[in-house]
Amino acid sequence: MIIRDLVVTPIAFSDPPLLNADGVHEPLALRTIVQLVVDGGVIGLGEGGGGAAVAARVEQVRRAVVGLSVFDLNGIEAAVDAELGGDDGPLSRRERRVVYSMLDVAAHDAQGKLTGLPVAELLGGRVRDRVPYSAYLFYKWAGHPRSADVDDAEPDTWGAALDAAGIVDQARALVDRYGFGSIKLKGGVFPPAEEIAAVRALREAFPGLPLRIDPNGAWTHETAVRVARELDGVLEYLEDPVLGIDGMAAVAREVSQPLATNMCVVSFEQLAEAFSKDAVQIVLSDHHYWGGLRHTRELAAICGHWGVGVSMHSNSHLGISLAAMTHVAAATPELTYACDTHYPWNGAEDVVRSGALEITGGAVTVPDAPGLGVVLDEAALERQHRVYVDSGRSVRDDAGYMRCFDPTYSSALPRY
Ligand SMILES: O=C([O-])[C@@H](O)[C@@H](O)[C@H](O)[C@@H](O)C(=O)[O-]
Ligand SMILES: [Mg+2]
Repeated sequence: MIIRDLVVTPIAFSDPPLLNADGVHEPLALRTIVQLVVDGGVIGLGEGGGGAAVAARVEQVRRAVVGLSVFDLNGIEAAVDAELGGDDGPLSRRERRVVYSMLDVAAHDAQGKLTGLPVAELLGGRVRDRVPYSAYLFYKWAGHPRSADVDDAEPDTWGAALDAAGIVDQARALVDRYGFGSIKLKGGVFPPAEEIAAVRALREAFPGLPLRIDPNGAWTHETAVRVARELDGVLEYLEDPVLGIDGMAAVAREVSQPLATNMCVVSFEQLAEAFSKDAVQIVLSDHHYWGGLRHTRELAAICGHWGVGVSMHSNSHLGISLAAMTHVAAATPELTYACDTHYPWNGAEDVVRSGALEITGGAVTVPDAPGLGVVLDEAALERQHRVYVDSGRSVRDDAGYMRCFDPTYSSALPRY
């Protein structure tokens, strides 16, 4: 059970032109895949955020973790933290946790393979066999433009969604294909009246499904309160209508629906302030930056004790992350909302073999195989690594990509 090596592979995969408050998704999303090689040829898999800096940081901790037991999560975390400079070093706690998170997932996968147990059992045991996910809707262009003219695009399989009708069509496609039982709309893109109209159209088209909207802090206080009041009784929760703990607390005092966040509370150090100000009623957990699976469980337990709800945030990701999210959600009693996932947007370019994870009936069945229950497709990993190298890309830049088409574009918030 001793870690003998750590293999870090930056990759890229196709991503449609999804619009958000920052700009628009570039043609390639970036991820980092880690393989923790343990005695006896066991390999634990992890996946996290992409780009050159993240990959270099994970590479940097390789020597510090080789030689440790894969069961010694405290030791691995301390070694990672020390190697990256700790509190006196150049990286924030969150940046250090992002690195540890990938190793935490890989260590859990290896532990499961060594013991013959699924990761959910290592995390305290599953409280559910199927983890529900929500349909994650985005305004989007028809396809990636071939020139500086946004209408000059070869339509992708999803097509455009630029108004309420387009959003309802997109929801219909996602619900028909995956059976989703709740819906989230990424907002902050168009003037709020248009986004309210889209939510109302969704309510009419899908009367029984819980709805959420997330403008990523694009609204002013006044706009947020007005939108919340107009959508009173329509939303399950309102996600990050404004920026900051104080901003969210001020909105929360004036609206009736619960507020959720993956922006103003992103680390343990912020919980006391956020909870004592009653700024958020739901924390969207994310093992990629809360410090892996064990710490996500701890986050959920703290939220539970404070009477704060728990749901799960997502960013562009592939199957190792979906498996990790599914196992930790299965072992988290406090998580009572369908989790977010970008998974349907990633096309067919996964680095794990298909079959282990499918979204059917709006949920993923928790794999029973040891570890995460996914198998690395080495040829696919190599292929997506090539795509990364050939792209010359090293960082996600939604605003910069938007400026290719609108040089005057500003991603400054709040916008509306
Ligand atoms: O992928 C996107 O465009 C999302 O806006 C993502 O970057 C957010 O982190 C996320 O989905 C959210 O819930 O805020
Ligand atoms: Mg969000």
